[in-house]
Amino acid sequence: MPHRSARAAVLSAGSWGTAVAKVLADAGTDVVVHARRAEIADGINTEHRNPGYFPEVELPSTVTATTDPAAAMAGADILVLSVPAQSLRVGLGVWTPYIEPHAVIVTLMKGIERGTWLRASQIITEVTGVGAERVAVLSGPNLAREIMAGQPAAATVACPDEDAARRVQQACHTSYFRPYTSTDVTGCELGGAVKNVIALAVGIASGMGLGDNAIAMLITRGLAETTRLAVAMGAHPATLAGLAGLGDLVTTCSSPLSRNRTFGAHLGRGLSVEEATAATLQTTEGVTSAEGLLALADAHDVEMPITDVVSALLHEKITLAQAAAALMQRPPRPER
Ligand SMILES: NC(=O)c1ccc[n+]([C@@H]2O[C@H](COP(=O)([O-])OP(=O)(O)OC[C@H]3O[C@@H](n4cnc5c(N)ncnc54)[C@H](O)[C@@H]3O)[C@@H](O)[C@H]2O)c1
Ligand SMILES: O=P(O)(O)OC[C@H](O)CO
Repeated sequence: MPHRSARAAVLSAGSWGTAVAKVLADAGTDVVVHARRAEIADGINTEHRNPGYFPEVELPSTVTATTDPAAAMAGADILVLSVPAQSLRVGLGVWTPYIEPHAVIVTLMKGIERGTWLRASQIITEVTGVGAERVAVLSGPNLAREIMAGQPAAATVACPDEDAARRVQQACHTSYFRPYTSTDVTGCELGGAVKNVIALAVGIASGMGLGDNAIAMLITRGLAETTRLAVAMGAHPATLAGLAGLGDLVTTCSSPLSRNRTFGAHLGRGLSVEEATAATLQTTEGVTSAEGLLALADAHDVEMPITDVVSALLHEKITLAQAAAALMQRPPRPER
């Protein structure tokens, strides 16, 4: 597919969908965004801004928007899906008839579906019938607000078909956004999902007033349990040391822009899960994915002590003091 003619549809116009629409347009790709709310579509078309998420940032004029998903998807070579993981299946029920037969579907989602414990790429192939070789994942240390500001960032585009991964790479490569390719879809998706839970743990520790040593311990042991799960599920260990693993873990655990870290900090300061949820207006995938990741860990006979403790806190089965004790008083063991 010649780069000049690439056309992308982005569903939908939330934080990350909007930022990726800007990246694609800055890379020379024509972009149509699907927004559920007419005022957001109108804002993008008339003011070149998304009034719901980034009213202060001007979008390229090659980004247009519509409230009609079929219109957004017509002629799209690349279909980018960016909704909360729990909304994906319902969304695909509507969107599937409009997927172009040649389109590569790119998931931006970093969550696990409740009940099925499936990753987004698995839900996409299951619901749409599209082959895995046409489903890619874009993941990495990518805080939407920084990318909207044109700050430098890198990411991984993973797809079993390397040629499809390269087409997506080309469609989103800009002076400030550097995508690498990979074939490890499982590793990229699990890296993205587990780092949200570890960021919750780091936020909790920070909210409790614990120090940088504790935070470094959570990040490092968090990477160890992420890697254990991902490798048990078929991922390559190097992926978890890369942008979609360590890279994303570091950015999410470090940044006050992270919703997951911020949600954890609310809990660490003593807010209930209900109060923290009320204080969080946007998608916080770790909260809805922790239980599913634990189910996957059980199914693959893998220990995930940090995820276990975060899940218990989210279900209000243990107190903050019990959570800290549960991690620190585990039996001594070799580091691996
Ligand atoms: N925000 C970031 O910095 C960032 C970066 C990388 C990855 N992600 C991932 O991207 C995904 C989306 O996150 P976000 O930050 O954009 O969330 P968000 O809350 O900002 O936006 C989600 C959007 O999805 C829309 N939506 C929900 N259900 C829908 C449905 N059924 N049909 C159509 N639209 C629907 C909402 O209206 C909203 O516009 C998450 O999995 C997140 O982990 C986010
Ligand atoms: O705001 P968060 O916690 O959903 O994290 C955003 C991105 O995933 C960081 O790469």
